[in-house]
Amino acid sequence: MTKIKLCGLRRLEDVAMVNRARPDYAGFVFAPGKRQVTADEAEILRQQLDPAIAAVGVFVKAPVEEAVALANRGIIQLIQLHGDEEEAYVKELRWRTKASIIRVLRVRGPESLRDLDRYDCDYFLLDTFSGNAFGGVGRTFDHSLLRQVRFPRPFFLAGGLDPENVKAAIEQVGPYGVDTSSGIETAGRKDETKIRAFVSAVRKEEKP
Ligand SMILES: O=C(O)c1ccccc1N[C@@H]1O[C@H](COP(=O)(O)O)[C@@H](O)[C@H]1O
Repeated sequence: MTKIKLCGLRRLEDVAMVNRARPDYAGFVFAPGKRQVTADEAEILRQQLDPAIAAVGVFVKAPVEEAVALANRGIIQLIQLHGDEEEAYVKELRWRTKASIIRVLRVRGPESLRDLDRYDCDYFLLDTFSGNAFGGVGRTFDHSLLRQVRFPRPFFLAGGLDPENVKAAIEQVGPYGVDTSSGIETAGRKDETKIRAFVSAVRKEEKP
């Protein structure tokens, strides 16, 4: 079954909606922007999140200490590196935490998808290249670029996925998981109708 990650939870209401929808992963954004949460806010949200849902921290060039502290306090179980971080950064994370690492590739063209063996990560996540915005902008990229690519690790597909386009994207790309943030929001807030529609679009007609 395709895994589901719902990202950008900020409020206790968001957590309640996500608990009801039962995705596999939920994301807290620690990068500056409209979805950013502090460590203390994330701790409260994690306490209310269903323990069966793994929490992912999303970082853009954050100090290593920040990601390590959140992981070692049990607030997040996975670290999503969304800022083209260097491999030395990952090496330090590996030394200092047991959290799984998601390496984000921001896809501009075929060159973004070369030499994937050089990355030390547990998962890849493919997102649309959006310059200095880094992520969470709700734009898709050309999925046909993935056709000939051999991924050495499981990958999540992200970037502009929503309840209407996710099923076709899964059929075309066959990812390990799908990830969305903007696509389950209305007027900048998580929307339970869209969350439910997204989850049922992914799980509908999938064989276990
Ligand atoms: O959501 C954000 O604000 C964000 C900020 C900085 C880096 C990543 C961010 N979100 C991630 O972006 C992708 C795609 O999101 P969308 O569905 O296109 O809105 C997703 O992995 C989010 O975790």
